[in-house]
Amino acid sequence: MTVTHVAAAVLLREDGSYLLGQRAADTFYPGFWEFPGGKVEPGEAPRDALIRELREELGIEVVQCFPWIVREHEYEHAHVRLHFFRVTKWQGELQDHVHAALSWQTIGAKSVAPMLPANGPVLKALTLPDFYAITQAARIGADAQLAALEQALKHGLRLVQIRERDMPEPQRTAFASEAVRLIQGFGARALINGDADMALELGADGIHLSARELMALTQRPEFKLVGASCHTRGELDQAIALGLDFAVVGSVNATPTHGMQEGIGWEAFNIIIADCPIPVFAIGGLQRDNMLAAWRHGAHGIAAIRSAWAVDSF
Ligand SMILES: Nc1nc2c([nH]c(=O)n2[C@H]2C[C@H](O)[C@@H](COP(=O)(O)OP(=O)(O)OP(=O)(O)O)O2)c(=O)[nH]1
Repeated sequence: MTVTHVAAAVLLREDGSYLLGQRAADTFYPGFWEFPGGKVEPGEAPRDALIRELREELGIEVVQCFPWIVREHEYEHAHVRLHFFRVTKWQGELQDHVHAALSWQTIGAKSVAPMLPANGPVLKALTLPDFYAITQAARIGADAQLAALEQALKHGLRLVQIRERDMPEPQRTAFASEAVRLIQGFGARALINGDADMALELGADGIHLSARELMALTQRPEFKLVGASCHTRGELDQAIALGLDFAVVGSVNATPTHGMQEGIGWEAFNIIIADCPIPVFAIGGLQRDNMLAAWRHGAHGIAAIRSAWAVDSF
């Protein structure tokens, strides 16, 4: 079956809500909900198709949009390749021309159903925040890290990796236990680096795998949320094949955390993650100020160790 390319828009409002449209009666899957968009025409770039479809379907002009994830799905009627974009600015009032209804939805609390079958993983990807902080208690001390963690959570941090490979036991478990309690107390999610047993014991939300651990696995670990660090497309393909929720790719810039290695730069980052079906965080000498660059190069967001805990970065 030939592949039908589709451009689909996640229109995001400042309050974090996103738009869904209900498919009209005369289409495949009538009554199902989808992201606005439509087929890419021959010779057309997906971004141009997105801009055209939003003009035709919703009467709006896209002002700012970023490439996000690309997912494939085989329906009875078509094999589709969906190019998702996050649309963060547009002009004009919504005037729907094709859907049975439109609805603004809260991320993680969808109130309409059913969704088109291809879109389940897309909704899960949307629940990931754009900033992923990684702890460094072994370097700055457990108390200082817990204090910085609390500050960051107060300022809206939603996803944290507890990565304390160099901390001796029993301090490591004691720190991780305290950190998970704090993180979850703020309604944020905590992932434990590498140690599945510890993640289970502490009731963490999931685990984060090193590239080496990732490459040794044959199936997805049984946690709600599983991410992995990748440096090559081969590693990223393994994360995709195992059905992981997200990957972290870098180092984009040189970073002292990994022995001052050279950064690969945004262009190489963009090539590694091309057409990736799972969200990717960029890492390596990055801070929140780099978010626009990250989005322009296809990243879901930024992961950071040092800059995550700097008070002036909130
Ligand atoms: N717009 C959109 N399409 C999606 C999503 N998820 C998903 O699987 N699709 C599929 C459904 C369709 O097979 C295809 C979109 O094509 P479309 O909406 O332009 O066209 P269609 O199949 O309704 O039919 P038509 O244009 O030939 O009348 O992509 C989504 O979130 N948004």
